[in-house]
Amino acid sequence: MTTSFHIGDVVCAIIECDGKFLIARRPKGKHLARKWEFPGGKVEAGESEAEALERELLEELDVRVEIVERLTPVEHSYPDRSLRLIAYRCRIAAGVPDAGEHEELRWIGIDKASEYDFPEADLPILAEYRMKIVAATGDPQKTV
Ligand SMILES: Nc1nc2c([nH]c(=O)n2[C@@H]2O[C@H](COP(=O)(O)OP(=O)(O)OP(=O)(O)O)[C@@H](O)[C@H]2O)c(=O)[nH]1
Repeated sequence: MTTSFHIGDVVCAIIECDGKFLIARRPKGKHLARKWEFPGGKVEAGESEAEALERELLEELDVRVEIVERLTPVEHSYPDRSLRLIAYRCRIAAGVPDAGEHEELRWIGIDKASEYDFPEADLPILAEYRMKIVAATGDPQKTV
């Protein structure tokens, strides 16, 4: 039997630009290798969510962002670990995203999200995000 441990809070960013948002492909060898995700990572002890997001986005993409909105946290258990995933809608304040450790970066519209293999924990986040976009624009193909 595998034991599942709680890794704690993970923050991630839905970075919006020109009607699209940024997704990143996890590299081989990591948990959920080759899945598409939102850039981010674990909140370290003593850090706020916003501080963790700022640190992770600088480390991973070399960008600074401004936060637009916090989405509903998602508790999820994978076979080997559980976590709480907290997504923030953001805009770039400085820099151009650099793939760094990620295999690839891609800007997509919400209407294309179903074509990408996301981790299970991201699915409720994508659903909430899509509802917000539709409520704001009346159009599932646009971001605001
Ligand atoms: N960054 C990120 N992690 C996610 C997402 N969805 C999801 O289940 N996770 C999981 O959250 C956990 C933490 O992510 P991470 O591996 O990027 O965090 P990290 O950089 O702090 O960890 P590391 O130092 O072990 O590499 C991983 O188990 C990852 O699979 C997502 O959209 N973005």
